[in-house]
Amino acid sequence: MKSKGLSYCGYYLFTKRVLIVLDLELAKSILTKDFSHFTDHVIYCNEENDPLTGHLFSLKGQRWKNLRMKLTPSFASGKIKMMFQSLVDCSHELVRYMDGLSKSKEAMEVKEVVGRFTTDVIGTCAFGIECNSLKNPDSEFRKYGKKALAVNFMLKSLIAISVPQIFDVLKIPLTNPTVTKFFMGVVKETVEYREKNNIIRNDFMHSLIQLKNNVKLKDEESPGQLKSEENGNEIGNTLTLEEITAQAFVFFLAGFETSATTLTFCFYELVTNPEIQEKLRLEIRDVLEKHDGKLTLNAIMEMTYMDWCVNETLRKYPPVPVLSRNCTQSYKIPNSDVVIDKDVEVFVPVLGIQHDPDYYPEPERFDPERFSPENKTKRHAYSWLPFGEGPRGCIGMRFGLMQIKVALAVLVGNYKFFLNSKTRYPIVLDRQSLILSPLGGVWLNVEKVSD
Ligand code: HEM
Repeated sequence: MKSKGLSYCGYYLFTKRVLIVLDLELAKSILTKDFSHFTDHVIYCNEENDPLTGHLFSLKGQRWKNLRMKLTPSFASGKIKMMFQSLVDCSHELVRYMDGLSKSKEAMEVKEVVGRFTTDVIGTCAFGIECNSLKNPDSEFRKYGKKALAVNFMLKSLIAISVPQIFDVLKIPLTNPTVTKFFMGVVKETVEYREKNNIIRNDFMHSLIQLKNNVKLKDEESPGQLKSEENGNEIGNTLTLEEITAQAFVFFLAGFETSATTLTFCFYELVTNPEIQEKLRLEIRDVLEKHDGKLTLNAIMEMTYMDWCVNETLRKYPPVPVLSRNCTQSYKIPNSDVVIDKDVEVFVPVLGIQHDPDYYPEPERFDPERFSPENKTKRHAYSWLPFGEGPRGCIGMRFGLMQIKVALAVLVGNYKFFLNSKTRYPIVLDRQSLILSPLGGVWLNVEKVSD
């Protein structure tokens, strides 16, 4: 459609009208400039039937605005810095696990392994709980995390978006009730334990407990910060136990799977482009040497080639391939007579944009240099949207990038990775997965790098 010179096109999804945005300036208007017309995600939310759906990703209108304002300071750079050590602690277990594999010469499915690492990281930071899923692959968190994202949840979500009345009238919860029970129980126990023993930790759970107790979190510049005119009128009521469970739940789901898939695709590209893997390893080792071998946040920030590799992975394989917005106030498309009516669903096709040869020549080629400062400035800023954009963009971007980079630093810095024949080559995407995922996983062999 874009090659025909169109800026947008539309179709019917059953009875719903959907507009697909093809032009990047229009995407910018919808996501950022004229955000007040498109404030909601297209996703099911009914807190009465299913308390875990009352989270930041799915809340709408003023309730979302109030909550986003309250949660934004928890994701500011200062707060994320304080969680860095927890990530490094989880990475020690990853190294121990990898040492075992390199000795036994067994192949590993990389998403399973890095998924256990990201589960441990988010479990610690969002719930304050050591999940130990690297040591124990059948840990409760891993079990319920997988259950929460199982295929029937994906199918139910699609039906709930298309015909929410079925779920509302029949009072069908979207979340598996055993998952709800598990997460409710964990948060209740953690909150009670921390409050009784006066425990303060630098993690998301602590921020959530402060919000439950009506402590306003200190402001700091953060991703997707709402501008004053977009702010809710007031900070609003305190959060209930159910509301904080829903937030911890979405941090967990949004945090472990997206970061694990990004790492998986990154490893796939590194093993199929060994020269890029070697260049990245040299950078990691060089920077760490300058930092006395210590993995610090500053050291990670100095790894620019790593940043380009991660950006290029997110370009080729955005975990969330389409951004959605519901038109909440009718909107006239600039320089046209077309009006987008209220309740029309608007989709921004991130995967399509990021594979458009007009922005990325030879889009199937993995080329981290596309993200060098010179090359980046040549492109429209909205040609790279893996974290979305505007006030509704990903609140966890800094945290997600940090855990991806810590894993890359400890793994690529210390081990060499090779493609195992069990991996489908070229990669095939799993059609049953809501987020972009490789069918059959990515299998690798590991060898320790000698010092
Ligand atoms: C590679 C890692 C990640 C990717 C690619 C990613 C991607 C996204 C995308 C595309 C959106 C929708 C943005 C939009 O509609 O404009 C989003 C929203 C969100 N993400 Fe992430 N995310 C990642 C990591 C995380 C992490 C680590 C957390 C939490 C700890 C998180 C929490 C959220 C939340 C709560 C929202 C909803 C924001 C709102 O509606 O106000 N994400 N993410």
